[in-house]
Amino acid sequence: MARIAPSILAADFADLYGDVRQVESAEILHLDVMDGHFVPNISFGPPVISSLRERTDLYFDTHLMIEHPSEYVEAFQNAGADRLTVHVESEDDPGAVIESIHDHGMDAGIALNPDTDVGRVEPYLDDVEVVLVMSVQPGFGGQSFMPKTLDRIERLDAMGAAEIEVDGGVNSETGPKCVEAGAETLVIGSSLFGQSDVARALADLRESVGIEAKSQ
Ligand SMILES: O=C(CO)[C@@H](O)[C@H](O)COP(=O)(O)O
Ligand SMILES: [Fe+2]
Repeated sequence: MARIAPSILAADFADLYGDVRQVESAEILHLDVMDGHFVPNISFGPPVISSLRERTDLYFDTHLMIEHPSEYVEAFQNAGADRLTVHVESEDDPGAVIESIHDHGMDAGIALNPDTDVGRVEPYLDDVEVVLVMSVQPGFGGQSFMPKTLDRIERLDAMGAAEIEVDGGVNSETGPKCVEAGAETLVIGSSLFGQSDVARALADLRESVGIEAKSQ
């Protein structure tokens, strides 16, 4: 069953909870953490996540676009993250970070950039709860979906990935194609928080992807 994970990168940071409360029915919230090194952008870190944790029970799906995720596992646990997804291209040993994330009681994911061979995540497939497939270059919202992602999703599905999450340029046109290729979780930023009526946009996106409202 597909689901939508709203990405707050496109939200109004001056009224962050005001935006988040409009997507409470999604049950999962995508949090893009960027350090200005792994990607050429800086977003937010544990303090923002910790503040949101006080306001919502949404599952915090935390996408770490940072060079050294191993140094921050405890900080994100303390902030209230439910899942930490680390990039296979980060500077740290993915296997060791995944183990540390589990030791800290969180779910773990492995992410890969659009130009990274899907074979690089194969050694971790049995150890992670999710594989996050970037469908744009990481670092910024509002980019166009890269069509080659669909083949990559199919390959990861055939390799036995437990859950496939697709991230970047997902909308009412590209979302259904991702689900057909085998994706379960659709990260959606600007097609949701960029809209004037966020709750309406979420309902419309669900409909386009064929998700029953009550299942979200
Ligand atoms: O990780 C990232 C970007 O690096 C994403 O999670 C974006 O936040 C998705 O935004 P849209 O492409 O949906 O605008
Ligand atoms: Fe993301």
